[in-house]
Amino acid sequence: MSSYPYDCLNNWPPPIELLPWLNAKGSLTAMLEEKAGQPLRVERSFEGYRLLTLHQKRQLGLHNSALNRSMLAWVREVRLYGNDDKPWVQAQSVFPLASLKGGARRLQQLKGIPIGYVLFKRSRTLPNKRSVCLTDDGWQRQTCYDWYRRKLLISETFLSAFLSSDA
Ligand SMILES: C=C(O[C@@H]1C=C(C(=O)O)C=C[C@H]1O)C(=O)O
Repeated sequence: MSSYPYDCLNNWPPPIELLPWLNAKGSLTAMLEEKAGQPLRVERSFEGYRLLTLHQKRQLGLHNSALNRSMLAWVREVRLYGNDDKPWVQAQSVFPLASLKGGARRLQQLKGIPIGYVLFKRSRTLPNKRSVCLTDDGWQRQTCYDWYRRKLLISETFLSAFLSSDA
């Protein structure tokens, strides 16, 4: 079950039209493609290894000595386009190396394929913990997914073009 603690209460509430998106339990890719009426276009701005930050380690549920250990992750930063020339969502996905075992290694070779196609291939929802906050770029949801016992951290920011799109 996803708990749903709103962070940044001082910016509360998000716009009502965003709530179904911030609170979506299944694949955001599927929802965006339905709204766009066409496949999502994924524009990658970064893919590579980075050290996990302390905040990311905590979001991934690490405790005590693990918090003080340097840990590498595979990071992917993208912009997601629906059916116009401005991006609708800016996303960062963080895969701790421990989560990239076996078949999960393909998450490093997705190129323009949305992660959602892989993550939600076999189940419409995944156990997760989620928080929501307002950032300089827009309302953001940060979700720690449990994907068959592999932890993945995905943050998605809904950009102004998404709110103004009439799709
Ligand atoms: C996690 C999902 O995949 C989406 C696709 C992403 C990508 O391709 O990098 C990143 C974040 C998500 O919005 C999803 O569909 O829910």
